[in-house]
Amino acid sequence: MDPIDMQVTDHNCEYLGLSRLCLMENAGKSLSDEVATLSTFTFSKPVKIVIFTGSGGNGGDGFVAARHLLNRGFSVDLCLLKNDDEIKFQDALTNLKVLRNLNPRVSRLNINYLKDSSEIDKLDIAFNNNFSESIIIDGILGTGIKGKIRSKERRAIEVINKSNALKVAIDVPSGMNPLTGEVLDVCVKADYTVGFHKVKTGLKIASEDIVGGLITCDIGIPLEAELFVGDGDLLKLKNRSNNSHKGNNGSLLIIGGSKEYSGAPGLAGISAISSGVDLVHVATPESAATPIKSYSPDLIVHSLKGDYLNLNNQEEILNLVEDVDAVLIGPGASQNDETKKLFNILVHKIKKPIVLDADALKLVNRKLISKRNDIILTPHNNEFKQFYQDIIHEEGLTFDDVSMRFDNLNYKTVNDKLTFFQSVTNSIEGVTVVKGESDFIFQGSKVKINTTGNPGMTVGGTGDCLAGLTSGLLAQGLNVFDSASLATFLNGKAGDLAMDKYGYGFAASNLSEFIGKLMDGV
Ligand SMILES: NC(=O)C1=CN([C@@H]2O[C@H](COP(=O)(O)OP(=O)(O)OC[C@H]3O[C@@H](n4cnc5c(N)ncnc54)[C@H](O)[C@@H]3O)[C@@H](O)[C@H]2O)[C@@H](O)CC1
Ligand SMILES: [K+]
Repeated sequence: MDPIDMQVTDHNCEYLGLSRLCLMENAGKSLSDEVATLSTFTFSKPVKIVIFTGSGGNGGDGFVAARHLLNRGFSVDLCLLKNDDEIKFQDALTNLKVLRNLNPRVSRLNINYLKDSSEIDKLDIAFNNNFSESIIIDGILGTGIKGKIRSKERRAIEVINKSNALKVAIDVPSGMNPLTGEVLDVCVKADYTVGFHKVKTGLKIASEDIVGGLITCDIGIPLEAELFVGDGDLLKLKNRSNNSHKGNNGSLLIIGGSKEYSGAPGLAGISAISSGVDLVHVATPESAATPIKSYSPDLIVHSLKGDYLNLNNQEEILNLVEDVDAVLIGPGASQNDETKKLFNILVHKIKKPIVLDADALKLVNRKLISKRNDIILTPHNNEFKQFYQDIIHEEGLTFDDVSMRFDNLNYKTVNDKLTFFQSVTNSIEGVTVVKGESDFIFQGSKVKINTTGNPGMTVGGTGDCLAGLTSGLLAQGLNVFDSASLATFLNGKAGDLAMDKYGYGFAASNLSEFIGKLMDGV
């Protein structure tokens, strides 16, 4: 599992009500169980445990393990590289404070704060004298490691490596990149690494010299925490750089609108802007251009000849595509033969990530896009059935099998439904978002479920907002699967906030006012 996915899951547990303090407790407890077992197998008598801790969650696991190991009768020396003020991970600090509060102390715990490298040097001497029958636990750095190892941590890692104690790393050996397994500078050479939930990607690649024996412990994270989209998914969005310029945070082209419909591309455009994209262009027939311009001064509207999008607009649209990062095709386009021809040519010629929504789903030929992994479709149930009708028949499925009504279903039927949907959506390499009471996001073997939203969202235009958000995130560089997943979450959550503020009377145009704040969520 990638460390970022682990962090997302971690946050999403919190969103489901499972606190990180609880996960840390489970991690520290499992670690202490493993260390006790290793101690029994490796040594003939009880040994001293030395735990090095840093400023993050990795150290927090060490504090919890210390408490459990004391209860098992071990003598524990804590070696803190950071004092209380420097520990930014609140749950880690909470667990350290529990240990500090054991005063006067009857258990065999020593808490040593290592102020500077000279204090670590003293440990070096102690380790050289008599540490062959000890266990050192490395809780200095885990999945939160960034950049070059700082000097104090570096020195501690060197001292740990020099000692002849049995070394157990928490989650990842400190110094190793948990994603790539690379070691840029120094790294703890562990005899064992005790990881949590799922093996981090880097540990599978790194050399055994560093990782040692790999033990993975379950810490009670439910399957759904990985499956459900939550505000943790916001962590995947790159932080905006302080010195970024206009356009650095993405630009989007929306191709849609028609004589009858000008609201849809406008709503999609405003939603895209609320997701943080810098520039939104709208290419639309002249009959829709003026209403869209007057709807919002934030959209750059390009007026194209005709009442409906048509083949004569092709060149102008392809020129606009050159300057953007992603394209949304479909909102408000209406259905006619000319627009159909144009859309099928565009999906063939545009080599940038595309979102297909609304009328585009009825006009674009599935076979033309089936090999593209940079495309997102956002159908509701009926559009889904229409778009995939040949596949549904080929698979011997019925429309009922792919009906999105999940109410009163038990886990088996939910799993069967997901299998049905997967077998259909697997016919394309891109992402399919099936909108409904819960939204389902499919790409190959990957599935995500979004549970935000409410019945008020059946009001016209919320689908346009979702398409706008999805393409806005895509334009900011998020991959297709993550853009689609996060957009469903944000759109539904904005609907829930709109419901709180306006009751069932809210309109699709109310959603965008909530998105900006939601994006600050983690
Ligand atoms: N679901 C999970 O993944 C869980 C994670 N837990 C633990 O939490 C860890 C992640 O916690 P954090 O995100 O706080 O990350 P870390 O524990 O890796 O700590 C990050 C901190 O280390 C410091 N740091 C980063 N790079 C450094 C460098 N190059 N040199 C010196 N100091 C550096 C920074 O000040 C940062 O605050 C996991 O590895 C795991 O041990 C567990 O508590 C339970 C659940
Ligand atoms: K570690």
